[in-house]
Amino acid sequence: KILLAHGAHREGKRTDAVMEKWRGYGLGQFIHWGLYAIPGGEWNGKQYNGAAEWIRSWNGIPNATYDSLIYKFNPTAFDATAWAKSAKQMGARYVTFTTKHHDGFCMWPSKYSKYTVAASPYKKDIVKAVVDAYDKEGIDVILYFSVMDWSHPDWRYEIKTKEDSVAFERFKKFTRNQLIELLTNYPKAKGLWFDGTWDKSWVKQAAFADDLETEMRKLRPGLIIGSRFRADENGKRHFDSNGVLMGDYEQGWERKIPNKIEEVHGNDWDCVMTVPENQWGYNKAWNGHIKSANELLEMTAKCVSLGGNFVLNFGPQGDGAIRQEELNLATKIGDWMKLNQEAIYNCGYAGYEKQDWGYFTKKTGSDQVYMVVFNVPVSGALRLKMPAKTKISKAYMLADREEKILPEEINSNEYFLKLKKKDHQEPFVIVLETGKNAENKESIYEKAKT
Ligand SMILES: Cc1ccc([C@@H]2N[C@@H](C)[C@@H](O)[C@H]2O)cc1
Repeated sequence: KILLAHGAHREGKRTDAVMEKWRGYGLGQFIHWGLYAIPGGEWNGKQYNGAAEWIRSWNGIPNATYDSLIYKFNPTAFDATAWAKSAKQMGARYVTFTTKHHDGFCMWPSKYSKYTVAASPYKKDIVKAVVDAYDKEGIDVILYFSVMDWSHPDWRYEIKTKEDSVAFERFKKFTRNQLIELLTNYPKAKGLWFDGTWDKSWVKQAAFADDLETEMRKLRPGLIIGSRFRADENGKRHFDSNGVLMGDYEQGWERKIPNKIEEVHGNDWDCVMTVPENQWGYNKAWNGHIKSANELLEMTAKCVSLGGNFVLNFGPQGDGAIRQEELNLATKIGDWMKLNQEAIYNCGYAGYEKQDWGYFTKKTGSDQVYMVVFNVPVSGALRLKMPAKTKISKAYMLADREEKILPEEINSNEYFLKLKKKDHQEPFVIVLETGKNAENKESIYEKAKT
């Protein structure tokens, strides 16, 4: 092990109650909302073909023109309670909200910047409205914060000159001030979700960022910070020079999901996902593949089956209303979650091998195992491979506990589960009550001699 002053300060999962709760969330909501929602991915009739929340970086709109959008920001349809209720019915148990994206516009009246909601026609504190509304619905709030701030005169991508260094020292103070301000103004926030931390300028600040993380954790005990916040003194990010995860959970699963348990290295993690291929802020034209509710439910089950959470992104419009397509997805997901949330909440990796019909999840702290089924074979019977010495004492449909399923043992530790209904249009859950084989009865199936 290399001796590190600014590497990971803890190895292995956090065991405190706040993190235990985070681990069991299962499903979350991301919200990207800011000035970029006003152009919605186009300007002067031309489409920006990047991610809509990056439009300020496009040469199709001058920076000053973009920044003057502050005078147009007056979201009359913004209703944080409506957002929170929609998230509640969807079954989200936490929300990550953009306080400041790369453009630098602050959705709270920061004392350290003029470029905030306070200077817009809207005037009011949007972060406070969101924190209070979601908290009232019992949904925990995580605050997204971009270190990279394109509008700040002291932001640098890298430190090349003495002037850069003097400017960036001011930028570091500004960043610390805003973070302490956020933690002080919104004490109900459970965590910070950092972004915009990959540039050389910030990667070089191992000591500063380490001290800042320590200061924030002291100010807000239990605070949850992911692996994207800071680099170690060798510039290593997410995992320090000894390969140990930085922060409390792995924050690299952005628009991608692990396929096997080995990829998560025994850490906590969540996956943040867009509905289109790559749009976080509101984009008028939703081009390309738009994920369906069933696809998003499969991603949710896949994440939970590998011990993580799935966080689905919404990009409200410039007027503050959530677009109908996203509301429809929230409703469909919520309808399914109402029936099947037991297989998602406070569940994790079951330790069984992946099977064709879908995903195993296991209730944390119990032997209860769930089969979240997406693929029913043409035979109508699910082939189930269990680990040796694990017997199935009961199997039934979660949505209709009276519908018992009799496993037919077809080989050692292999069963057919015959389904009453074959044409399922939606994923469904089978509950398996398992136990260790009391007797180690030899299976009636003889292995072939080859
Ligand atoms: C290359 C790249 C940089 C930043 C991002 C930001 N991270 C996501 C969570 C969004 O905020 C996106 O703008 C995406 C891709």
